[in-house]
Amino acid sequence: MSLRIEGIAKTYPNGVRALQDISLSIAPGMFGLLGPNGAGKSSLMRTIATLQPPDSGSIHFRNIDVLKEPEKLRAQLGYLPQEFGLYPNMPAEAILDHFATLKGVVHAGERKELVAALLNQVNLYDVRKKSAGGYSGGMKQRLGIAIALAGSPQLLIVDEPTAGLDPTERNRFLNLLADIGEKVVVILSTHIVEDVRELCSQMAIINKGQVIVHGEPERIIDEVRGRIWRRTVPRAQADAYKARYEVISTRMAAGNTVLHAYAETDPGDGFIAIEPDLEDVYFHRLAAASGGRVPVEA
Ligand SMILES: Nc1ncnc2c1ncn2[C@@H]1O[C@H](COP(=O)(O)OP(=O)(O)OP(=O)(O)O)[C@@H](O)[C@H]1O
Repeated sequence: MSLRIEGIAKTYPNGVRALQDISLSIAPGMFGLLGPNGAGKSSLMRTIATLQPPDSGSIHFRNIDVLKEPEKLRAQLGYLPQEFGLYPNMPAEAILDHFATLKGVVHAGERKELVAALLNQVNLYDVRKKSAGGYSGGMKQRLGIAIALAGSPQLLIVDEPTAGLDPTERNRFLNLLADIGEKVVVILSTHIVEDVRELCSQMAIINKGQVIVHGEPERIIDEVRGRIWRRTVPRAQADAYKARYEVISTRMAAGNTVLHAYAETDPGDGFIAIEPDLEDVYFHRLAAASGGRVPVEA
């Protein structure tokens, strides 16, 4: 395993237990970290990125003891936080040149080549002379990735990168990550289930600071195959169904409510068996972790 996280716990000074005994093994490739708002994803990402110490536990990346040798990890790390500032009046080319210098690429010719390669990789070469302040959300995220890649990291952490991107930009960004994920360990934190299904070979779901699912998306979906049922009902009847069945998610469709329910055997009553997707697992496991039903308007 490339990254081993063992027994990580963190309680903030205000008493919030953001991480409770988190253990994960992460192999090379794309790893998706899913969880609802406030689950602890960013706290875990910041801890791995050596930006905040945990109260207990250990983290190893290859042969680096991350908590004891943070500077060694930082030399191999690219980190795209959930929110980051760019110099709005500087063109992308100059920003990248600046970060490449900070990463120790001191030779001007070498730096020029690196900056051009990064701009091409994230598809910003044609707009390299334009100020970053005028970029769209997707362009800014791609510039953020280029900055994170400037030091040729072996571990890339991206925290909710697709939030707020339109579908085209989201796709473009995910394809870029998939390319990067062929060479380095990429941890993608998100609450968008499809991002993980489409991209990641390994994943975990965390909830209230705990890992509730860990494994390969396909294997995880296998666990609920044959147990997810769908029924479309008039909106007014939805609550009655929620009371009677283990409804894991609800969605509006043309004025009706489409219910997805979990049941070991055919519940009858007009429900039909459906091929489960990762979202079904996600809602089912979150509901189970909360000790009951969580009827979600998806
Ligand atoms: N610096 C902090 N001080 C105090 N509490 C914090 C701090 N950072 C996060 N928290 C709390 O810790 C919990 C986990 O937050 P975190 O940001 O790690 O979750 P998340 O899964 O990334 O959520 P989101 O998807 O909303 O970004 C939340 O209850 C949050 O309010």
